[in-house]
Amino acid sequence: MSSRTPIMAGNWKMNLNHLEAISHVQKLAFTLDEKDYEGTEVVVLPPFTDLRSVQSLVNGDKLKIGFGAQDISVHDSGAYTGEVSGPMLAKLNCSYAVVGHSERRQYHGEDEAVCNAKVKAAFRNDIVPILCVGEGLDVRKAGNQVPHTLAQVDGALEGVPAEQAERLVIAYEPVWAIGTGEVATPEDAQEVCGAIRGRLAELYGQDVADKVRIQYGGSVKGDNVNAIMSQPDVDGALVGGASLNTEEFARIVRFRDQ
Ligand SMILES: O=C(CO)COP(=O)(O)O
Repeated sequence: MSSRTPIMAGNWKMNLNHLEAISHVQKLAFTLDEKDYEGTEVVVLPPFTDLRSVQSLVNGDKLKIGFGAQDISVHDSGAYTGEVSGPMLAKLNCSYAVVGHSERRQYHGEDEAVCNAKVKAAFRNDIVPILCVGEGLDVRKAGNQVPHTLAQVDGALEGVPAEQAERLVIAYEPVWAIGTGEVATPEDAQEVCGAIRGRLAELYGQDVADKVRIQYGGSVKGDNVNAIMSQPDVDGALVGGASLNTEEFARIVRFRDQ
């Protein structure tokens, strides 16, 4: 039995303005009971423009919902128009920052070097990166999902020391399962999540590998979450579409009851 606390994180992507964000988090807080937070970490990842509102609500009402950003600059300050830095996110009490989401890789050309610099920027500011990795359909069809994903892990973690790496969250998100309704089978998820943990053990030793939480992401819903979470190396879910529906996200948080 693993001692890792499951982490259910809602990546809202580019949805919900700051007023909608307040209403959404309030509704989530009303929907979840005290016991839902026992043994499960609940996190929301709103757009940058919502973070101050979410922070005020969460901190003001002492909600047990964690929050973080969907991206982070590689720089801490300076002439980088449009970027948002780690110190700015840390000042907003962000616990997490997503790094290397496939949509950033695809639409903004983020490569391993950028992901590596963002992982380091997050840790430098005491923010835990949620490092996203995973293969596209062509790689999956060729059967190369494991080496492809492990190369992404290697690249993003280059030069990251063990004492930081043990706090990491890694999200295995096969690109072909994102927003498509086509969820990976529990065995597909376990194959790659297990391989990621194996690589972490090679890089940092088994103790560190056993502490890192590895999420699955890609069309997670209330109906499929339990089977995926039953896999030994899956420690949570990174949820897109279903996190915009409070009832559905609450079902995912209550994965043990589904
Ligand atoms: O990309 C995802 C989360 O980061 C997954 O999105 P969906 O849950 O909408 O497939």
